[in-house]
Amino acid sequence: MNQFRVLARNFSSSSALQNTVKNVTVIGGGLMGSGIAQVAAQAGQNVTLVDVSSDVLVKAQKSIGGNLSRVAKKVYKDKPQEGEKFVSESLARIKTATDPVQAAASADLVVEAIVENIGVKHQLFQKLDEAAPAHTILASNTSSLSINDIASVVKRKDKFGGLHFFNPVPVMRLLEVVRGAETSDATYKTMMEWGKAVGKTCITCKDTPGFVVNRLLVPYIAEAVRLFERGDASARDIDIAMKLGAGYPMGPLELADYVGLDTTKFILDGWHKKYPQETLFKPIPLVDKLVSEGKFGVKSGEGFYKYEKK
Ligand SMILES: CCCCCCCCCCCCCC(=O)CC(=O)SCCNC(=O)CCNC(=O)[C@H](O)C(C)(C)COP(=O)(O)OP(=O)(O)OC[C@H]1O[C@@H](n2cnc3c(N)ncnc32)[C@H](O)[C@@H]1OP(=O)(O)O
Ligand SMILES: NC(=O)C1=CN([C@@H]2O[C@H](COP(=O)(O)OP(=O)(O)OC[C@H]3O[C@@H](n4cnc5c(N)ncnc54)[C@H](O)[C@@H]3O)[C@@H](O)[C@H]2O)C=CC1
Repeated sequence: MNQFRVLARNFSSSSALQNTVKNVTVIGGGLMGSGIAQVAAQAGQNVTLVDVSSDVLVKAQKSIGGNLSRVAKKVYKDKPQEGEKFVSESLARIKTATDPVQAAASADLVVEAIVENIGVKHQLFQKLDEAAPAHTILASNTSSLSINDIASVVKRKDKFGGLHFFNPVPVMRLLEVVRGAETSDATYKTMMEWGKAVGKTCITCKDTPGFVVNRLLVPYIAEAVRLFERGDASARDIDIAMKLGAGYPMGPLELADYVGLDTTKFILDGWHKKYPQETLFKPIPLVDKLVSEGKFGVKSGEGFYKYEKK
């Protein structure tokens, strides 16, 4: 299916959304933020991508350019000139910045995709709440933190919610839209419409740990790592087993490397702190060791497996 033409049509035909969300600021230019910026720009929106590191922003622009070209090759395979136009116009819609306060001042929607740490997210949202216009919706792409906990530091709790994307964002079709206790009906409706406009199938979940996907995925990956740690099977055999025996596109250890072991450790540690009696969330010494050695998975060149550095 020509997914990206469908995206453009969705956006232009949703006049209600066009009135509310034209300018999107994405904070965090790593794995997720770069993907979120890409899908918003593909859908015709003006995007400002923010990161504390200008090196990360340079890398993000490069990776977005490469991923847009992959899309163009498929969608415009018989029309290379249209493909080039699609890539250059989408890229031109993405500005980059290092100051979140300035970037929030012109945003209709801010999507936060920075490190999975409640203290760091609180610091950021406090600033954003002060800097953004009154109508701006603030949203977090958190994997595992509570939307109500994150929203506790902002005044506009009615205009706060969860927009949880999946990695790789341009390919994975799901968006979990999460309402906090005080998210208004209007904010929820705009988040659902925006998700659809950027080409995602939206599902709704209450503000419960891990929402739907990660409540199921985290115990699965954690158990796979424990299986490997006990020496019950090799990493390769565990991954082959789940691909060929359960039909998953990636095995659990490959997926942990793909998500990032630093992020998976943040998730597990956060849940262990919150639910200390839950054995499923107990720390995994092997993961702690890999992370302490800077082995974060694909992004650092080594995790459970070794990768060529990009
Ligand atoms: C370790 C400690 C344990 C503690 C427990 C904690 C565990 C925590 C786990 C949860 C973490 C939280 C993460 C989260 O919040 C939610 C998630 O995102 S979970 C991850 C969800 N994602 C997946 O499950 C991915 C599964 N994998 C796949 O679907 C495929 O393998 C993948 C699409 C990634 C790659 O496919 P593959 O066939 O192997 O490779 P190709 O390179 O051929 O790509 C296929 C196809 O897709 C296109 N493509 C790939 N990437 C991009 C991109 N970035 N942009 C655009 N297009 C892309 C590519 O061009 C191919 O297209 P074709 O048309 O087929 O040519
Ligand atoms: N990795 C994954 O598969 C998924 C991650 N998530 C969530 O998305 C968020 C981001 O995860 P990733 O993109 O994987 O992380 P990442 O580590 O790839 O990127 C995070 C980026 O945020 C930047 N950053 C940190 N503090 C900042 C600040 N105060 N202001 C601006 N930029 C800042 C960092 O420089 C880094 O580039 C996390 O909350 C994570 O739980 C959600 C779905 C999937």
